[in-house]
Amino acid sequence: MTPILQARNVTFAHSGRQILHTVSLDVLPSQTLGVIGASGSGKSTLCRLLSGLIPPDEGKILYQGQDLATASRAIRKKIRPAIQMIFQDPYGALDPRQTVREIVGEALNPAPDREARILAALAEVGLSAESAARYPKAFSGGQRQRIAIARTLITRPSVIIADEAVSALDVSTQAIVLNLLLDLQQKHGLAYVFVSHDLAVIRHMSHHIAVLEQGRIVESGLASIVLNAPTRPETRALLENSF
Ligand SMILES: Nc1ncnc2c1ncn2[C@@H]1O[C@H](COP(=O)(O)OP(=O)(O)OP(=O)(O)O)[C@@H](O)[C@H]1O
Repeated sequence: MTPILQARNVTFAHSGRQILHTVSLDVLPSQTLGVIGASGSGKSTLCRLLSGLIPPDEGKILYQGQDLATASRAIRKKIRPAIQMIFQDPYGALDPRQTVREIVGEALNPAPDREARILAALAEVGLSAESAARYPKAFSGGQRQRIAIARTLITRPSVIIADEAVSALDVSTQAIVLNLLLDLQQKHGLAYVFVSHDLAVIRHMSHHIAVLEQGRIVESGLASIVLNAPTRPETRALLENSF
């Protein structure tokens, strides 16, 4: 299967400190790559690089084979909506002064079908049409994460990068949001990069796993193999510490 998103020998430093070292990985269409690693191992930085928010110092991020850094403006304009991110904090991620309609429709230009697309995106995440006129403060944490998901869906993305996307939610709400994400993956053939410190969540979501240790991928492969029969001591330590 041809990867939809790739990192090739990506390095990244911040304030003179090397945060990622020659990281390479493939994200396959319709599949989830779970990324695990200790705190500070570089998971969030990797997410920001993969989504094109920051450029690598060396190496490439490729979307459908196109290098994000050297693609023409026109190609970048096409790629930008295709890679979306969801963050941990469903409270901080939504502007409290905007209605849900404004938040979800933010990326859409004025168009005759704008309202229909907003309502369709809300329906896809299980929110009613009445939700559109309300403000984020009227919603629970799980509902706010649904609004954030609706905002990503509206651009019809191919890849969603979820950085600890359910970590702030209680366990039963987490399950509901994870199952919504699985349904959306099936329906739209979405690829996910899923970062979580919670291995039960990673196990539930991932087809493949990459293990980050101090900015290096030390092990990667099928989730069933990496999580059940890890070959590297770093992976075994992560798995042991999580139970
Ligand atoms: N903008 C920044 N300013 C300062 N340090 C940064 C910045 N971005 C990343 N770092 C540093 O880079 C390292 C990797 O951070 P990153 O947030 O990517 O790791 P992480 O694996 O996501 O950690 P956590 O699980 O704790 O969120 C950390 O040591 C962090 O302090």
